[in-house]
Amino acid sequence: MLQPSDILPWVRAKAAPGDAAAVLSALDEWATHYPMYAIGAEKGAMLDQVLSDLRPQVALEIGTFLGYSAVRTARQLDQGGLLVCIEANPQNAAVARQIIDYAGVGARVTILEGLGSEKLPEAARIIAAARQRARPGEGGGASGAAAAGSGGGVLAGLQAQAVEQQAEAAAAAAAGGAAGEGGAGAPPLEGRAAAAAGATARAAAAGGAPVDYLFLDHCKPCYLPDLLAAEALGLVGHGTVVAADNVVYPGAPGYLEHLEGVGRYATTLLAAPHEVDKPWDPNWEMGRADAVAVSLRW
Ligand SMILES: C[S@@+](CC[C@H](N)C(=O)[O-])C[C@H]1O[C@@H](n2cnc3c(N)ncnc32)[C@H](O)[C@@H]1O
Repeated sequence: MLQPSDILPWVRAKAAPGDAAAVLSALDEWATHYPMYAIGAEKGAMLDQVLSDLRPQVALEIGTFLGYSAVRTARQLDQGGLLVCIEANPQNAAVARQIIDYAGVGARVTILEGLGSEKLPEAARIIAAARQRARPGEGGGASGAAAAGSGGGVLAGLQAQAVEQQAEAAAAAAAGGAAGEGGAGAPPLEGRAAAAAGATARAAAAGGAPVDYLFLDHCKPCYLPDLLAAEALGLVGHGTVVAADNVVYPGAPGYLEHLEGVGRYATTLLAAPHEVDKPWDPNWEMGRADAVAVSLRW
C-alpha cells in the first residue's frame, strides 16, 4: 500500500528544486495514477486568479495534505509573506514540509500539526506576531490587501457585491431594520451587521490580527465550527477572503447558511467537478458537480 512519502521520489524526478510550477505539475500527474486529495489543477487555477488579484501578505490554510494548495498559495506571497498551514495527519504534514521546501517556498510557510480546532489559537498568535513585525504602512491588514484587487473578475465581483450589501444594510437600518429579510429565520440585516461588528470589535480587543486569505479544505463538518473559531480569534476581519472547497459535494453542513446569516460576507460559488473520484468507496457518487465558495468579509 502506498504511503504519503512515496510521492517524494516522483516529484524529485519530475521537477527541479525551486521550480514550484513543475512541482505542481508533478503532483497533478501523480493524481492521474494514484488517489490524491489535492484541490487539483482546475479549482487551483480559479483560486490562483483570486490570489493574484488579492495579493495576500498573510494567509491561513486548514487541511494541507501533501502541500499542493500550500505551494499554489505560497508562491503568490512575496518574500515577506506568511502562510500558516494546519494539518491533522503527521505523515501528511511531514511530506508537505518536504514538498513545500523542494518547491522553494518553504521560508514563507509554517505548518502546525493537529486539528484546526486545536491549533487555531497558536496560528492566531503566530499571525499576530507576523503582523506586528510588518513595517509600518506595509501589510497593514486584510482590508488593505483586498483593496489592492482591481481588474480581477471574481474579487472585483465580490467587492461590488459587498458594496450592494452595505447599501442594503444601510437602507434596512434607515427603515428601522424591519426591511432586511435575508431568509427564513435570519435576523434583520441591522441586527446581523451589529452582531458581526460586535464580534469583530471583541476579536480586535483580544489582539487578533486578520489574515488576508483563509482556505478551508479539511473535514467538511469542521468548516463551520472552525470558521466560527477563526472569527472569534480575530483571524477573519474586514477584507479577509475565505475560500472553502467542496461546499456542494460532499458539502459542508451549515457553512453557506452561516455566511448568509452573518450578512457581512459577499460570496460566490466557483463551479467545477469534484477534484477526485473514489471508485473504491461504495458511498461515493462518481463525477459529481462541486464548487469552491469564495467569500469577501466586509
Ligand atoms: C482534501 S485534503 C487537503 C488538500 C489540500 N488542501 C490540497 O489542496 O493539496 C484534507 C486534509 O485535511 C486534513 N484534515 C482533516 N481533518 C482535519 C482537521 N480537523 N484539522 C486539520 N486537518 C484536517 C487531512 O488529514 C487531509 O490531509
